[in-house]
Amino acid sequence: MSSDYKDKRPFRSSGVLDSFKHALTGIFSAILHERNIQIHLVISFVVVVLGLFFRITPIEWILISFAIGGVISLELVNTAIERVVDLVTEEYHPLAKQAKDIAAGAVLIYALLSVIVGFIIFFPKLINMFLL
Ligand SMILES: Nc1ncnc2c1ncn2[C@@H]1O[C@H](COP(=O)(O)OP(=O)(O)OP(=O)(O)O)[C@@H](O)[C@H]1O
Repeated sequence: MSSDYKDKRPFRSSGVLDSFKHALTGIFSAILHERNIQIHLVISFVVVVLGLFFRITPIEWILISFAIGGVISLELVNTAIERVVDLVTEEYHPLAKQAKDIAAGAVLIYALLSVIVGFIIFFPKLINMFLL
């Protein structure tokens, strides 16, 4: 697509700062309206508190950061796909169902990976604390 397309759009961002503002607006709007993102944020808060409590290593913080950031980012993309599908049709459509289910599947896979990472990091520490 040529840059002419971008120049003709009525709602284009006027600069980097403007794009940043739009991204923040999107994040806050999703946090306000999406229950799943609110749940992810609460779980993330608990994980960060656990990380501070157990004084996890820098490598463990990096893994946890990718787990938390990845799930929330994917949930934002999933929400965006849901919005676009709802914009295109309010009727039942097998492609609408596929689009939403596949996007939800992407979140599920990353969330399961994050649970495994959290388990590997925290399970031995919790066992040590309670059993030793
Ligand atoms: N237009 C549609 N046509 C066919 N199936 C749909 C349509 N809209 C939604 N669905 C089906 O209903 C499910 C729930 O849709 P919904 O839009 O409520 O998203 P959701 O999965 O509840 O997302 P979230 O819980 O993240 O808000 C979808 O995963 C999909 O299987």
